[in-house]
Amino acid sequence: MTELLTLDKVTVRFGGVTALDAVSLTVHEGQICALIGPNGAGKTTAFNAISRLVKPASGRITFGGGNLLSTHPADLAGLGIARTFQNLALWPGMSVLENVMVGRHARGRVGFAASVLGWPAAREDRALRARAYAMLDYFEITDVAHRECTGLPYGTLKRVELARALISDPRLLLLDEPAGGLTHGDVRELGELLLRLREERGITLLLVEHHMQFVMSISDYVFALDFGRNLVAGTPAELRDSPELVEAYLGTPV
Ligand SMILES: Nc1ncnc2c1ncn2[C@@H]1O[C@H](COP(=O)(O)OP(=O)(O)OP(=O)(O)O)[C@@H](O)[C@H]1O
Repeated sequence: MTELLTLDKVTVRFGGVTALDAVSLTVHEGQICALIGPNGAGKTTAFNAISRLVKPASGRITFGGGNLLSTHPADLAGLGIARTFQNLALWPGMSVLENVMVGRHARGRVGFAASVLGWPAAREDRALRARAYAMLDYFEITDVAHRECTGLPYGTLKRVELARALISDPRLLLLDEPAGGLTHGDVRELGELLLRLREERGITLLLVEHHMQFVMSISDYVFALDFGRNLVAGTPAELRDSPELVEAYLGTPV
């Protein structure tokens, strides 16, 4: 298996707080991996370091063999990394279609404003719209293409966010708590959707998630953090009875 993303002894500090303390992990191409751990374990900080939103004090992050830490955050989409956020980061006043089109903007040449306002109907703009519609179709949300995001059901908004992340054709998709706030049925559908994405599009997924049943049902490999450090790592089967994990979650069965 080819290594796609590697964190090698990554340390991130916020003033006196060491949010990540020499954390290492490797995600291979085509895998679905999860980052788990109790609140404050450092999961989001790890995501933010990979997304270049926070700067590690030390350590290396490589993606596809290249040094990710020398990449500008704005160039991540071009490199093949997309992410979703813990709290949906959609533009409430814009339509679903426009929100999805934003995701491709980083890779296109036509200005986004020109594009959504329908200025010179460049070929690229038409292609972008067609692509956005295709993403909506994939996620079965074409019926709300022209609705504003405000007021749409949470499960639908999560799909919009996924469509927006995927329109840039990423090799790696980072999902921050994709199952958070979803109903039981929505979580099951999301699991099927992510497995299908990997199967049909060969996308590698790394997710931060608290929903243990969900994590264990879709992940190939799981990394657990605690207090900013690597705690345990393994397949769901290997971790199911991990005493370290049970203890980290204060006795909550996983
Ligand atoms: N911007 C920041 N400034 C100061 N401290 C921060 C900042 N971001 C995170 N921290 C601290 O770093 C540690 C790790 O936080 P992080 O949000 O990465 O954990 P997490 O595992 O994602 O938690 P949760 O599951 O609650 O989202 C915590 O102690 C947190 O308070």
